[in-house]
Amino acid sequence: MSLSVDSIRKRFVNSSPAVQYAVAIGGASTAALSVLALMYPDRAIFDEARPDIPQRSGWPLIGSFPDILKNMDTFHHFALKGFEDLARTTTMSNLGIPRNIATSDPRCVEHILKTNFSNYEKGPQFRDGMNALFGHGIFNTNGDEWKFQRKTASQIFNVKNFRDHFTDVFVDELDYMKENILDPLVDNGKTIDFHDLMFKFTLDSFVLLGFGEELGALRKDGKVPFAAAFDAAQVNTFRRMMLPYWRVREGLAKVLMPWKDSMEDHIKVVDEYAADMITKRRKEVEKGEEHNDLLSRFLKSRDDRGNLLNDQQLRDIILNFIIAGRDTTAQALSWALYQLMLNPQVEEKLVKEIYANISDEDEHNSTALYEAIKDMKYAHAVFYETLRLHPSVPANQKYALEDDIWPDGTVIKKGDYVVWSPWAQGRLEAVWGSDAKDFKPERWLNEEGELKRENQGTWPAFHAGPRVCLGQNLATLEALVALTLLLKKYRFKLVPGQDITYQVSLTLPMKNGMNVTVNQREKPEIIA
Ligand code: HEM
Repeated sequence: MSLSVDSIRKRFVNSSPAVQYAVAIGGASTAALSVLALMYPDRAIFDEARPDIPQRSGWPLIGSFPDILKNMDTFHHFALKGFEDLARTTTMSNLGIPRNIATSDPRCVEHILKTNFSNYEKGPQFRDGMNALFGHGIFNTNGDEWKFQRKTASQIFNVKNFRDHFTDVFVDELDYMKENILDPLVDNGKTIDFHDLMFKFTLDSFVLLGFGEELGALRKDGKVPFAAAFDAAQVNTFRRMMLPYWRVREGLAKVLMPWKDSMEDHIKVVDEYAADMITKRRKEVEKGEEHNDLLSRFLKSRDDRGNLLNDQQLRDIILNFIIAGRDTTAQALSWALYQLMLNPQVEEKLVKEIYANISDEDEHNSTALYEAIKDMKYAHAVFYETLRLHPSVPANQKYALEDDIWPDGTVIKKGDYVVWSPWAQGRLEAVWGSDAKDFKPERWLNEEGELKRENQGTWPAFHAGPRVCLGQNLATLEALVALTLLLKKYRFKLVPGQDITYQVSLTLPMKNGMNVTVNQREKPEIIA
C-alpha cells in the first residue's frame, strides 16, 4: 500500500483530536531535536564550540559521553590514544559533565600546576562527587582552611622524624612481614598477592606513624573491614566524578540490587573507624598521655577561625591523609616489583646496589639504613621510572581561575575545566622519546651516574606548585626501605597467566592484584 502526502493529510484530518495533538507534539519535538542536532553536531547540548582546539569525535547532543562509558575500564589508555592520534592538547565535550581541555604538553602541565588554576573551584559535579569521602580534608579545601592543614601537617615531616622514627616504623613492619608472611612461603611454590601485601604494609605503617594506632592489617588474613570499605568508597568517588547523574544511578542500584553495599554503607564503616580513633586519642590526652604524631598536632592546634577542631574536622583530616599516605605508595611498590620481574637486568643491577650499600647490620640500624638509602642512585632511578609509567595519581584536573593563554597557544577561558594525565604523558614518545614505553631507570642518571630529576611538568608524579605532594620524601623513603629489605632477602617471581592491569580509580591500584612466588635470594656474585 503506498502512502501519498494527500492520503496522510486526510488520515490526520480525520483522526481524533488526541491523536492530532500527539502527532503535532511528536513532530515538533523531532523538528526541535533536528535543529538542536544541527546546532550541536559533535558535542553535548549547550556546550559552546571550541574550534580552536582539536576535539575528540563526538555524537550530536551527547558528545563523547558514549566513548567515556565504553572506555571506562581502560580510561588511561583512552586518554593516551587521544594524545597520540589527535594532538598534544585536545578537548572533549560530554553530556552531563563539563567540557574538558586535556593537555599532555609538559609546558602546559607545569603552567597549570603553578599558576591560575584551582582544584577547589570545581563544578558541582566534582565537589558533590568528592564530598562524601573527602569532606573538608586537605585534598578538598582551599584558602585558609587548606593552608592551616598543610602547615600543621608539614611539622611532622622533618629530618629527625624521617631518620629515626619513620624508618624504624617501616623496618618493624617489614620485619613482621618477613618473619610471619614471607619466610614461610620461601621456595615452597605457594603464591601471595603482593599488591594486597603492600596495601597492608603501607596502611599499618601510615596509621601507626600518623595516628599512633596499631591497625594490624598485616596480622590478619583477608582485608580489614576499614580497608575494604575505604577502597570501595574511593572507586565510587571516582565514578561519581566521571559519570553524570550519579544520584539517579545509585538510587536505582539501591532499589534493584538492595543486597549490594552502597556508598553510604562504605562511608559508615570508615567514619566509625575514624571516630573510634579520635575518641581513643581524646581519652589518652585527658589522662595526660603525650603523643607527637599527626593526630596530636591537629588535636592541639586551632583552625583558621581560632577554634579547636571538632570530630568531623578530624575525621576529614584523618581520611584524607590515609588516602594520601597509604594507596599511593602501596601501588608504586607493586608496580615497581612488577617492572623488576619483567626486567631481570634492572633487578640484577638494583640488587647489586643494595648489597653494595646495605650490610646485614644496617638492616636494623635505622640511621645507617636511612643514610645509605639516601645515596642509592639506581634505587631512586627505579622508583622515579616506576612513577613515570605507573603514576599513583594517574589523571588530574583543575579549573581556570582567569582567562589565560597556555604556553602552546591554547586559549583558555575563566572557568574552563582542564585535565592532564601523568599516565598517558609518561608513555608519549613526543615527551619521552621512542623508548617511552620501556622501563629504563638509566634515563634518570647522567653520564657521571648522578641522578637527574625531570622538571615537574614533564614528570608530574608528585604534582608541583603550592599543592605539591607533602609526602614525597616520606613515600620515597618508605618505598626504598621496603624494596631494599625485601629484594635483599627474596627473589619474587610473577605467577604466569595473570592479567596485570590497573583499576580506574582516583589512584592506580592493580585491578586483579598480583600473585607472586617467593624464593630465597642468592647474594649477587660480585659481592660474594
Ligand atoms: C608514591 C607515592 C605518592 C605519590 C605518587 C603522591 C602524589 C601526589 C600528588 C600527585 C598529589 C597532588 C594531588 C592533587 O592535588 O590533586 C599529592 C598530594 C598530597 N600528598 Fe602525595 N603522593 C604520594 C605519597 C604521599 C604520602 C606517603 C603522603 C603522606 C602524608 C602524601 C601526602 C600528600 C598530601 C598531604 C597531599 C596534598 C597536598 C596539598 O593539597 O596541599 N603523599 N600527592
